[in-house]
Amino acid sequence: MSDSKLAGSVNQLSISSGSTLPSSANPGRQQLLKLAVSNQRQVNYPVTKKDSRVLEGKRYSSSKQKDEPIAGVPSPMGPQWRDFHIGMFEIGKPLGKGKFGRVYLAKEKKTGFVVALKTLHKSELIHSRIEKQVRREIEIQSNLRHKNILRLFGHFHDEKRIFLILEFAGRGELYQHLRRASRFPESTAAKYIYQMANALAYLHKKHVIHRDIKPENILLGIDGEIKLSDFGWSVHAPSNRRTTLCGTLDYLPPEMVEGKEHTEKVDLWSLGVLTYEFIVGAPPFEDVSGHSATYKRIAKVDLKIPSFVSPEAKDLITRLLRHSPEQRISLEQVVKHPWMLKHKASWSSDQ
Ligand SMILES: Nc1ncnc2c1ncn2[C@@H]1O[C@H](COP(=O)(O)OP(=O)(O)OP(=O)(O)O)[C@@H](O)[C@H]1O
Repeated sequence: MSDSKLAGSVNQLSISSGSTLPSSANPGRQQLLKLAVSNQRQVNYPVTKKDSRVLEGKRYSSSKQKDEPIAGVPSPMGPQWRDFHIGMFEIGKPLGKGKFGRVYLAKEKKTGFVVALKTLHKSELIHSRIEKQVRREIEIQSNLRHKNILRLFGHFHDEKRIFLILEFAGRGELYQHLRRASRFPESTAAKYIYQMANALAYLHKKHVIHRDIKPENILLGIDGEIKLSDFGWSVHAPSNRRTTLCGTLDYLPPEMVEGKEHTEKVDLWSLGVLTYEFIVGAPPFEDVSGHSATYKRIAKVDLKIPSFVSPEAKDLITRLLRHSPEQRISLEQVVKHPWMLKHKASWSSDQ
C-alpha cells in the first residue's frame, strides 16, 4: 500500500505542517501523576445528551461514535476537539517507545487536557505490512467506552506519521509493576482479574475479541485501575469464528495452537493464563526448551499450580484453562467466583 493510500485510509484528518516533537518539557513522576489527576477532575462529570452529540460529531474522529450508554464511568471525552493537528498539543516527555514509534505525554493547549500521543511511522507500518492491522486497531478502539479500556480519542496524520490521541494512563505498564513485585498478592491479582473480566465482557458484548491479552498490553490508570490497550490483534467478529493464528505464544489457547477456528472464548483462556502469571510470577506453559515444547504443553493443558496458590484461585484458573472452549467458565461467573467474593471487601468501594 502506498503512503497516500494509507493516508487515505485514515481519512478526514487534518494534515499538520510536519512539526518535530521536542522532548523539552520533562516532568517527573510526581508531575505526571498530578497531570493525570487534573485530567480526571476535568472528566469526572456526567455525560449530557449535548456531550454525546459532540462525541458523535464526525469531526471529532474519523470513525463514527455510537449513541449508547457509556459503561463504567462517564466517558473521559476531553475537550470538544475538532480537526486534530499537531499544533494543538504541547509535547512533553516521551512515555515510552514501541516497535513503530514513540509515545509522548502531550497537553491540548486550549483546555490543558493531558493525553498520550502515540506516533507511528508510516514507512515502517508499510514495510512491516501492518497497515490493515493499524487501521483495524483505530476503528475498533475508537468505538470503545469502558473505564477499564484505554480510550482512543482520535487520530490524525502528517506526511510521515500517524498520531493516535490516547488516554494517558498515569501509572504506566502493568508489566513493569509485575516484574518489580515478582508476583502480586492474591487480593491485588483478584482485583485486576475482576476488572479485566468486566472489560472483556464489554468487548464480547460488542463482538470484539481482543486475542492478545498479556501484562504488556495492560496499562494502569491514576487510581491503579486496569486500562486494557493494544487492539492490534483484536477482531470485530460478528460471526464469532476466526481462524487466523496470532497472539503471543505463552498466552495462546489450544484451539489457536492447533489452528482450529476460534471464538471470543480465546480471551477466557488468556484470562486464565493472566491469573496464573499474576499469582505465580510466570506464565503456566512457558518452556525454556523452545516454542514447540510450549505448544505441546498448551495442547495437553500441562498445568502445574504451585502449592502456595489458594484453593479458590486454583479453582478459577483450572476452570478458565479448559482445553474445550465451551467448558471454560463464563465472564459472568468469573466476577461472581468465590475467589472474587473472598477478596472484594479489600478493594476500594468503586470496583
Ligand atoms: N496511554 C499511555 N499512557 C501512558 N503510557 C503509555 C501509554 N501508551 C504507551 N505508553 C508507554 O509507552 C510505551 C510504548 O507504547 P507502545 O504502545 O508504542 O508500545 P508497545 O506496547 O510496545 O506497542 P507495540 O507492540 O504496538 O509497539 C509503553 O510501554 C508505555 O510505557
